[in-house]
Amino acid sequence: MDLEMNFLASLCFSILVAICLSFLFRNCKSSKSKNKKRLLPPGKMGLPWIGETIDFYKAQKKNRLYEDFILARMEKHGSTFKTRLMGHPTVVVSGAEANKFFLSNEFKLVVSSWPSSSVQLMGVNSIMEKRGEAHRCLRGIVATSLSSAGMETLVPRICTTVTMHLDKYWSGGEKTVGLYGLTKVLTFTIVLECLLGIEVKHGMLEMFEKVLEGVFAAPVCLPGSKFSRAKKARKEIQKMLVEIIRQKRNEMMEKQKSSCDHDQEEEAGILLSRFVAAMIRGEISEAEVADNIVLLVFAAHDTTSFAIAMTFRMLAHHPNCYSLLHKEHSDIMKCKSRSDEGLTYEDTKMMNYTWQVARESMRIFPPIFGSFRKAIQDIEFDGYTIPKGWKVLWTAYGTHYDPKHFEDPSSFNPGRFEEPMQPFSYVAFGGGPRLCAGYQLAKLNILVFVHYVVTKYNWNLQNPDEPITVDPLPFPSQGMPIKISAKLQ
Ligand code: HEM
Repeated sequence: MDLEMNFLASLCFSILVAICLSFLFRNCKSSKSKNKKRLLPPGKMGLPWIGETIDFYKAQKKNRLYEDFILARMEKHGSTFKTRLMGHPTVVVSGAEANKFFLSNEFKLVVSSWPSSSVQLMGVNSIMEKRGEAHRCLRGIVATSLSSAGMETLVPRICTTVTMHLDKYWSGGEKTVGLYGLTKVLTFTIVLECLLGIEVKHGMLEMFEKVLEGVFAAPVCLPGSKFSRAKKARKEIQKMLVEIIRQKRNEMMEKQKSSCDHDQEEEAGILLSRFVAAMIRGEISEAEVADNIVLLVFAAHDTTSFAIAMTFRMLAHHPNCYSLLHKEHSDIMKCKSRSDEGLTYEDTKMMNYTWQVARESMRIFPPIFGSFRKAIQDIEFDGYTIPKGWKVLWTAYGTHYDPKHFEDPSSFNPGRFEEPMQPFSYVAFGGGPRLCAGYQLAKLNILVFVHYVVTKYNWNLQNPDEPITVDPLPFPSQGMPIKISAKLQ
């Protein structure tokens, strides 16, 4: 009996101890996980509201944002650190894993986050503000115009635009022109006329440029401010675009009525027709068409022009690469029966080395530094918590200058693109659901322009080491003067 009692007592005691231990263990685990959950990335938040914004802008102005702001903090805190920029708590992340995590989790964990001035000027209906189904629908329309079938029809149009541009601005014996400014004129014409099918009229570029100047300005509408000038120009553009869109809709409806085939196909590659066709079908609104035309001009303008300028800068610095690139274009010309015969889509596929040169130039000088996302829920990353509502800044430099991904990263080596590279290490065009929708057009624009310049002109950059200014997109500070003279054919 005593034995039985002792046994029962020790059983009860063991159960009690087990319950207490498991309770303690659970509590300890949950408080540990609570602590773990609350572990914010290291870094300084700086002054109230301003945070470290002044240091950020100072470094950006000197085109040393990566070296002076990001790298300096990465050395202290590691590749994930917190700061406060323009009033927002922000986590800066670097590396291919970070790019992959944040870019491919768009809509699930983060959403792209643009400054209020950009949203107001591009319009709330632009693709950059869209999520889910609305985003997929707009991307689908843009992507069809930039599909292989669209490309086949785009190449001859781009060739005609480039040759007309060169005849207009580059002819007339030996002279010096501003390469960067002229490529902006060209890119604008290619987007409006070749991609969208809208004729460029006098004063249009200036109107669009006024808007673009305000995209990153402080959103204050004081008279004479960059932002108020941009808003005024945006209103004029809106009026002009609405007229163009309605005229296109009327034309298409007329055609539809007179045609037995009610499913008339839009002209291949002409994006305006595709936008308007989707509008007629009730899939998108007039406001969406107008906002996305403005967005496409913005997305293409400074980026493509800067990429072209940096390609020429690198070619000027590396004569051996220039010889290889020149041979690629001479070989294409040798297969033509006439010297003025245009390029085909197939020809552009032969420009592998040229595209390597352009990509390597964009690796060293990314036209887009990186961009902001906003956490739509608490995010666990790299052992830290990024609270819901915080911003995340991913950067192209974080991998483009990392020897882990690009051996001897400061050297110019286009041949490195022959080897496959780790996904999300080369991110000049971003990645994930918001990967650049104009990648193919930018590529064609660059290849065709380089082709005509190197086959038709002798050229010399006047200052191959011209400083790059950033405001907030990078550009050559003197507009890249280039001395040109037509080659004897
Ligand atoms: C060298 C030239 C270009 C570069 C380096 C470039 C780079 C980029 C990058 C990095 C993004 C992603 C931004 C983010 O994730 O926040 C992007 C998005 C985008 N780009 Fe480009 N871009 C170029 C040219 C163009 C052109 C020519 C067009 C069209 C005419 C275009 C249209 C777009 C659009 C519509 C998006 C937004 C996509 C979306 O939100 O789904 N881009 N671009």
